[in-house]
Amino acid sequence: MIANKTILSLENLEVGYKVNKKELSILSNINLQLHQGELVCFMGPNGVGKSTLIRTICGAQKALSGSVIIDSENLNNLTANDLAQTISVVLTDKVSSGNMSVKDLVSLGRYPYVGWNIKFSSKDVEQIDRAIELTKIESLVSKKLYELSDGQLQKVMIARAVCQDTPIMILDEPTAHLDLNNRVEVINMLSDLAKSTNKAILMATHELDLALQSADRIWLAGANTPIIDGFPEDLVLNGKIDSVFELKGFDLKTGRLEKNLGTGKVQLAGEGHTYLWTKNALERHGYDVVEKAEIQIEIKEDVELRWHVKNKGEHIVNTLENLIKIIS
Ligand SMILES: Nc1ncnc2c1ncn2[C@@H]1O[C@H](COP(=O)(O)OP(=O)(O)OP(=O)(O)O)[C@@H](O)[C@H]1O
Repeated sequence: MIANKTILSLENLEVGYKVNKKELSILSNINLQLHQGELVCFMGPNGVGKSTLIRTICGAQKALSGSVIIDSENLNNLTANDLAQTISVVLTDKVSSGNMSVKDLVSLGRYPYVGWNIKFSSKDVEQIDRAIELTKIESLVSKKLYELSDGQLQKVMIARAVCQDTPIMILDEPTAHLDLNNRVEVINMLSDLAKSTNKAILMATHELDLALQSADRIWLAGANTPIIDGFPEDLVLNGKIDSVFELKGFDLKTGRLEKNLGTGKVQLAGEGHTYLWTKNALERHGYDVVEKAEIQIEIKEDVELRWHVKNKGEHIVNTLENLIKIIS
């Protein structure tokens, strides 16, 4: 399903800074829309202006020109409380109140909704528990912030934003401190959240592989060109990703690292993940896996995993390390 209702519009927007009373334009000619129910990854090389645009969209810095329109209303006309009920933000800044508990920090997400007496309603309590559950941080709730690793703190900051329950969520490099499992988990969680709650989620990221697999759209910022917006796959096929990142050693046709296959050719018989990992080891050592070659390798998986090599006599080995030694 392709999401449609526009919730955020950037119109002729120019973002940047005022340095010594002079304007320093970082990104200009920005005309983009964010739609409900979609996860958009905002990508581009270091220093191109991703954080600058994100800070402008969430009102943390002023635009140099143009407009940010949120649900038909100009950002400049929204009160701080309206904005807090519309956009939740996870930035990369460090939290200063390390003595606060995880649960208290997540609960801060409800502050735009509570009155002067700061009394949580049953809906607030429900949202706090839901955010903790969705982000899988149950085991951390009673810890103090200073007791958390950078990765755990990152998930807690995302939980606070989820708890704020806004139609737009904006995150600046939310996977920066996470290990592989947590990176995949966080991106999948954001992608599911966009679908299940119809939120529009914009995240700046450098994770090209995960963005290509999970984003509904990519906003691609390159130096001196307007930001390009498209399906991840279209941006691969039309060469835009390649031209912005000038990828070296990453094969966009397969989504994998390019290998220098100059060592020789081998024929490989086998199937499933054993075949794929064998091919990976062979290619990493410069062997091109082809249909017919003098060196023939057969994967045997009956009693135990073995590789049967037919060339220069016959050999059976039980590790890929030994396989590479035999054929070299
Ligand atoms: N307060 C500031 N005043 C002046 N220039 C700034 C300021 N903050 C950032 N810049 C400049 O703005 C440009 C864009 O920075 P920004 O942090 O937005 O890039 P980015 O795409 O988020 O980079 P990265 O991928 O490394 O996080 C950089 O050239 C940076 O030096």
